[in-house]
Amino acid sequence: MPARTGKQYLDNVKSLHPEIYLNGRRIAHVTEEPVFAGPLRTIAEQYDIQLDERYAGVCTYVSPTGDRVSRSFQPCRSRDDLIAKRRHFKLRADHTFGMMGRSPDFMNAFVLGWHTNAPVFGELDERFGENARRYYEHVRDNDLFLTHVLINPAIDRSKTSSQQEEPFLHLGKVRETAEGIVVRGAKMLSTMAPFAEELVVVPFGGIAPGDDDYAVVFAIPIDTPGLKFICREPVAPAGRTEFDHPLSSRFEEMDCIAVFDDVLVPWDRVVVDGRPGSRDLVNRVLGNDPSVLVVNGARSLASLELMCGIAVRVADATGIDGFLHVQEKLGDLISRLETLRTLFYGAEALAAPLPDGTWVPYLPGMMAFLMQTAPTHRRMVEVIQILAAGNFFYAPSGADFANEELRPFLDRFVRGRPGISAEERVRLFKLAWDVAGDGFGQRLMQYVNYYSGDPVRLTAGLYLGADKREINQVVDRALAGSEAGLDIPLSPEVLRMAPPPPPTRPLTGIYPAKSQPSS
Ligand SMILES: Cc1cc2nc3c(=O)[nH]c(=O)nc-3n(C[C@H](O)[C@H](O)[C@H](O)COP(=O)(O)OP(=O)(O)OC[C@H]3O[C@@H](n4cnc5c(N)ncnc54)[C@H](O)[C@@H]3O)c2cc1C
Repeated sequence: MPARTGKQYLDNVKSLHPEIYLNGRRIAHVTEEPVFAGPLRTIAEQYDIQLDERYAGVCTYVSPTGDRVSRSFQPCRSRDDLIAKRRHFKLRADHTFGMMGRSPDFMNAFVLGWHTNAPVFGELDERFGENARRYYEHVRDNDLFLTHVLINPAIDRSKTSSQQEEPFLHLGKVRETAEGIVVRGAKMLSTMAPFAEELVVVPFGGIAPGDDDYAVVFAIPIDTPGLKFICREPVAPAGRTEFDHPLSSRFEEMDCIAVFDDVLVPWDRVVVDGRPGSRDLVNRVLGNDPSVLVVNGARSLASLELMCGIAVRVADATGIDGFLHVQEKLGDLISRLETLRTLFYGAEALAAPLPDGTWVPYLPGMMAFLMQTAPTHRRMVEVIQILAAGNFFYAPSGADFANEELRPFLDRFVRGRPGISAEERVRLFKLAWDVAGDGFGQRLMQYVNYYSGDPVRLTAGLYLGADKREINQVVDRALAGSEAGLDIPLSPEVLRMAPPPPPTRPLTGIYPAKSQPSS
């Protein structure tokens, strides 16, 4: 099947019956739940974009089956492939202004890695490598929307999975049957679960010695019996209007706890089955494709571009942009944004192939880019708050604007500097509030800080994995003093990517062993 339309996606979601709970009630039909209407419409639009005649050439490519499928599934075999994929990822991120981290591209890029890493998964059992490859093809050829769970519930982080108070608080294998493996326990968070068609399960963060039972990797339909998702409280309750909540009314990704109440995973969906040796394998390979970094980067950049723009427009709307400290703050945001843009796009100029032929952007630069996006996001939120001050709360609702008696007062007293009407000003501050004040914006900031793991341990991992030869040589030369003479290395004409890490072990794919409770 070629790339799907939004309607095809929605029709399939309608035919599924996942066990989703929201505010204590079981959701009978996901597509009829008002809280889910905005995000479902947005995800459907993500599918429509790829077939829109303006974008189809960017968003699709011809797969080995002869169908035009989503570009996100394409293996990168050249720099041109990288650029083509980045344009696709950035387009779909720009559609949501980077407000949705787990839109379809994220997991599409993830499972592309199952195709590349099939030989590694096949080390435990040939069938598992084949399962991984076939699953990637299944998702690509049916253009499915996936969610995933990586992290065990934070019940007691000082203990390993088998040391928890009960054996299956963390998700693990209970037994095997002729049909497959039976798994029990929970995973902490599954973003987008109510809207997804499939669930991918991969342990992340390091499995401790003796915990092979908990090293299970598999993918199952979202409505597999025994699988339950319990939603957090919505940050955008039903009934929010686009006037009052331009972002949260459209882009709320729901997050859920995933409970596995003795779920049977059929053998053809098992990629790692928890047998002895599984721990070593999952600690060595996360299994995602490196293009996940580009998906994350495109999302980050799209949101930072919006936030920087909001800060500039907020300052303009109330005539504070002439003050020196405001200009300094806006100049700082622009310089941060331009630095990140240069890293994101520049990493392509320094791209190189990994040993398996997969082209990747300059990885140390991409990792540095991603590490800097969270502090930049936080600073942008802070500056928007400083510049907007009380203006957030001096913004009547769309219903007030519709009230003919009130309207003349609003037009008079809620307007901005000359040339900025009351409606324009209020809409702008509501946009700013969604991203910098509302629960929606707070959830996004928490996502930005933690979406790929604990930033403390990830940054420590970057230090541990960094190639430090060059900086050590500089220090040695300085220590040698004048004895070094004029032996100064010339900077390269063309910077080549440092020897890339093996494709099966992304730099921050696992936490440093020293930060594990078991060590
Ligand atoms: C909005 C949002 C959406 C998410 N969506 C998903 C999703 O769809 N799928 C998914 O799998 N995950 C998702 N995540 C989960 C995310 O992967 C985790 O939040 C992340 O890995 C961090 O784990 P944690 O929250 O358990 O924090 P922890 O790792 O428990 O860290 C909490 C604090 O304790 C400290 N700490 C904990 N353990 C150690 C240690 N061993 N050594 C030193 N310090 C330690 C940390 O430094 C940190 O300050 C999402 C997270 C957020 C915020």
